[in-house]
Amino acid sequence: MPRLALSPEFPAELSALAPPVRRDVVTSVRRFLQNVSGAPHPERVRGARDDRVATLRLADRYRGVVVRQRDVYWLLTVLSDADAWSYAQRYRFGVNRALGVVEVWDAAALERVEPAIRRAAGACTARLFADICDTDLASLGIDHRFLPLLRQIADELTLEALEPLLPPTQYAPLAALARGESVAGAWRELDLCRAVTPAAGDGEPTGSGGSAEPVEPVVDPDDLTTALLRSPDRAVFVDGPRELNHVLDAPEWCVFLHPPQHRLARGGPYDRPVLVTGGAGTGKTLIALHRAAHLARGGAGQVLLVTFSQGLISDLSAKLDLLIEDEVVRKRIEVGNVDRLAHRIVSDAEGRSPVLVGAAELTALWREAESDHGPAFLLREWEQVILAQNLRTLDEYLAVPRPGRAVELSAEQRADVWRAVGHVTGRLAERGKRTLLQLAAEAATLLGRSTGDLLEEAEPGREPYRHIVVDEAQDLHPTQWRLLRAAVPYAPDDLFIVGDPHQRIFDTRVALGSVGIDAIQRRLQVSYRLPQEILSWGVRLRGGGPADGLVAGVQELYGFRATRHGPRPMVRAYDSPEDELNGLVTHVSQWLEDGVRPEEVGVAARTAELVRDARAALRDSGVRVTTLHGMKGLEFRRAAVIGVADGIVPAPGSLTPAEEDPAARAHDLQRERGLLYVACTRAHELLYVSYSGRASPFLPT
Ligand SMILES: Nc1ncnc2c1ncn2[C@@H]1O[C@H](COP(=O)(O)OP(=O)(O)OP(=O)(O)O)[C@@H](O)[C@H]1O
Repeated sequence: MPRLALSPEFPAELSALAPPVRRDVVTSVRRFLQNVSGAPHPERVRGARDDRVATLRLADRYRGVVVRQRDVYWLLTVLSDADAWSYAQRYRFGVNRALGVVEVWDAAALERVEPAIRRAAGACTARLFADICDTDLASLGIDHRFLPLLRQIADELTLEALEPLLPPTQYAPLAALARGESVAGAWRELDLCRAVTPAAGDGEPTGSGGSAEPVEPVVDPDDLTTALLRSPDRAVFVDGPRELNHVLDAPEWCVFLHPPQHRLARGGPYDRPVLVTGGAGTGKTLIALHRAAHLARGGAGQVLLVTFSQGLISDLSAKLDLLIEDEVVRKRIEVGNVDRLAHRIVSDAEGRSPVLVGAAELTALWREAESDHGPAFLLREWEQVILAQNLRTLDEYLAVPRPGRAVELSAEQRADVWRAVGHVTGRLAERGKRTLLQLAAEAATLLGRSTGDLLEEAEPGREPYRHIVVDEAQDLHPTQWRLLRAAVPYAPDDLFIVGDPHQRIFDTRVALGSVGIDAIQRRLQVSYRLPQEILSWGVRLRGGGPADGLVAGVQELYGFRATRHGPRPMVRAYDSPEDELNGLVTHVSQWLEDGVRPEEVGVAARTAELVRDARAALRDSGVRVTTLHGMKGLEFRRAAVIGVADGIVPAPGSLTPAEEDPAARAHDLQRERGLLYVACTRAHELLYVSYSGRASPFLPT
């Protein structure tokens, strides 16, 4: 029986074929896999640069291209006869000597550019890699067949021009050396291309975040099967028709993970909590989903996948349904948010649903307290200082620092605040009402009574969870973190957290260490969603320096990059709000005429009023119109952000007056910037931004 591995291009090319051809191709692949009569035979390709390359006739005038070694077939693509033959002649395939992963070389293109590189080299004496000896290059896995050409490269620009023709495992260490990094630095770059080796088993130390160092693979360059198993971004083995259908039908992200994603999602067990940070579109949510699935497959107990909003709960649940075929495994994962968890714990303990206080009633209570400070100040002080640090007594409150609060408070003033808080919490208790944060604090206290270190039970109950995976972690309040910490026993693989401090849209700046979560940190640098043009523009928009929160200290956006190019964001100025709405309608209608599906379009604005107007203007179009907050965690092919005008973004009502607290105002401004940045980083193809009147001060000039 042949063993079949598929590359990610194969399902992508297949879906572009006409339905009858597609059907024939799938039937042929199924026959091939099962080795039954009518199965296609490998046919050698004249002029192929790699003699292991063959084609399979999969439909009338369509062929698959395979790399064959003994009974293993790596099915790369499906193309019309002529295209398949030229594809088969163009590439050669190898195994990286350092990492043992497969490499695809655009051999024909390299041969074409070689004379030009040699000519350029003849005109100067400089050589980019003159100081690096062959042994060092070999230790970095540089292919010996590439060495003669490599030695001719005179400058960094020439190397950059070669990037599309080289395997990433060759380019990454060379680019690092060219930037002046040491061999060790180049090795670190190369190491990012390493995934977890399935043959090693998930429990084996992999260097992916657990306590152990990477285990150097023993590389046999002639062993294609092991190399394919080590390359989850390039190949997946299918054992039967069911698996074949899953790979062909599921979205690419379900099946093919990039090496850094694979290492994080499948690595471990991690003896400490793991925190993965990364910019917009680096795949954090995908990693969280794959990690939850991996833990559920492990079967140690129930997994809670935490996200932010109700909408994202449905979104992630639907994605898990796509990712996990086995119902038993799927049922081990619950998707929820912290508010829901707190609500359930308190309801279960009290035997009835807790009643929440509304914003207006709460403001009235703060007024009633007759403090020297206004309701907004008191609420922030209560949430960001008192609840955040879990302060129980006035003495504790008098003694603590108040991070993020610039206005100094004297002991008397603190006593006044404490009295006001006492008044409000007392009244709430009388009325049997609570805020969401109070609910979370109570739930944490309730759980704290019943959980300790790892439960020894053979069948752990639903609560506490055995694993908690947290997405959109940047917006959780310390009280909510305490609840999550209390909801999972201290054990390997207890907490796996992903987030982006630059996308924070609420007032929570918490370093995990301060809430008892001593996490191993990993950082993702490559956005797979954004083209470089939207990414660079977004980074300039986000500006304002680094972000704090989640990690100790601050994180820069430095090093955040994209893998592809696309159009620059379109920024349009209009004379009036009416013109702006008309402009929106014109653009969105054009996109739909271009063939973009309505669900692939997202439109956002800062105010509810603008959202209402845009919805009315775009009624019946089927596109999604939401607030900037509502864009969190979503992804569209094309996105429009309207009303990015002075006086709307930042929203004046959401800014603390400078005279009340300048530091709070600075934080508010940064939060508003973050909000716009989130909305402007949702599109993977095209971003349209508009305003009427004066542009928002946040827009890059
Ligand atoms: N392995 C992959 N295969 C296919 N597509 C991928 C892969 N990884 C990332 N992507 C693309 O990048 C997009 C972004 O992934 P994801 O939503 O997980 O990023 P994120 O870091 O959570 O983003 P954000 O923080 O902006 O919400 C995916 O929807 C997908 O289009």
